Amino acid sequence: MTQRGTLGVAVIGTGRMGADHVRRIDEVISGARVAAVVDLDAERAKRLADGIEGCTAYSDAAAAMAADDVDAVLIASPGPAHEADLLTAFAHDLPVLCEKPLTPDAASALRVLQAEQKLGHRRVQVGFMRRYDAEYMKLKALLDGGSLGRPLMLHNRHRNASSPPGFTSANLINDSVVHEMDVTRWLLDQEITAVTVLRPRPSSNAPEGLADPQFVIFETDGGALVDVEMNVNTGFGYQVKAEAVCERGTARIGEEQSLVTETAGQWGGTIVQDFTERFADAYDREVQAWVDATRRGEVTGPSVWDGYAAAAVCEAGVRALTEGVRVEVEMIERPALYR
Ligand SMILES: NC(=O)C1=CN([C@@H]2O[C@H](COP(=O)(O)OP(=O)(O)OC[C@H]3O[C@@H](n4cnc5c(N)ncnc54)[C@H](O)[C@@H]3O)[C@@H](O)[C@H]2O)C=CC1
Ligand SMILES: O=C1[C@@H](O)[C@H](O)[C@@H](O)[C@H](O)[C@H]1O
Repeated sequence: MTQRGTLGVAVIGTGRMGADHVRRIDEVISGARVAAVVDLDAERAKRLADGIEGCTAYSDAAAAMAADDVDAVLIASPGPAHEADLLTAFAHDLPVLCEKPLTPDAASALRVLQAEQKLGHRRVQVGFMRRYDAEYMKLKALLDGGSLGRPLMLHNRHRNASSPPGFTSANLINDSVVHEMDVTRWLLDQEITAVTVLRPRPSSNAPEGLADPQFVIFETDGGALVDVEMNVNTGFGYQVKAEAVCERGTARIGEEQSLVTETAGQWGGTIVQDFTERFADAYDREVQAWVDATRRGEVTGPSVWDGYAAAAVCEAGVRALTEGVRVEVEMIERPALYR
């Protein structure tokens, strides 16, 4: 670590999320600085690095991870590139914050899990940022406190204003519902055992051929039922809502009633347009928690096990979507490192 214990971070992938994390580390987070930025698009990396003192631009992640001033890595490249970068980070024994998904499929996630086990200690926090969102944290504390009794059902609504170019029907599961897979496992402290995906008629807002929306159902090993309305072309904005139905009551988050105006014979509020706005505080808290834990020599938050479990549920989800049947999740036993 350099500059009196300041963590030198290499940010790999400087697209939408990576550039936002670079800004966050540079301007918001304490105890860390952006030592390197990496992008296959060398011009893009250079433009970002030029605006930050002491930051070097790379187009090769391995070269950045070998640099003396790099103490930790934030991976924000597309999912298929994560495995190679995680394995290189392990070779240098560097702490990692890896954006979701850990990797795009269960087999590659398992390889990462096995490599971390070989290392003998946890090195990775996975970027499931909802665990750092103030509302989700309150819901988790309430459920853990037990005052509502055992959770029986969890209803989720996950809506995006529009889907990015090239977004596929499987991406609704892998890219979007993956967050509900993680919050379900985390909130209920249960594993997801089976997935069913039902499809209403496609929205006319959606690009031709995209199965959007989807209605996804999880069964859990604790006997809970969970549903997710996944809807990525609402046209009107971004919404993430959840309602836990428990034996002695219910709890809801994502109601967006922080500011309600009444004027000219109408009342109402505004709807945010995307995740960078809705989860801005959660991303800040997530990255700060990673920096703080890393500086203490600890690894906290969603683990490689959580990334692997989500990948296994995604795989079942994509099969359930394409084959139109209920699919059981196949997972290995949880290794001792993650208990
Ligand atoms: N936690 C969250 O809410 C969100 C997480 N994500 C995740 O963040 C990651 C990045 O997503 P976006 O920023 O939306 O993608 P993006 O497409 O905007 O940016 C990706 C960047 O990575 C670069 N890149 C591609 N392959 C690379 C490689 N091998 N090495 C270095 N750079 C490489 C590209 O040139 C591009 O600049 C993904 O894993 C995605 O799932 C994305 C959106 C929200
Ligand atoms: O991770 C994310 C995106 O990749 C995904 O496409 C969105 O649906 C999610 O809400 C966002 O958090």
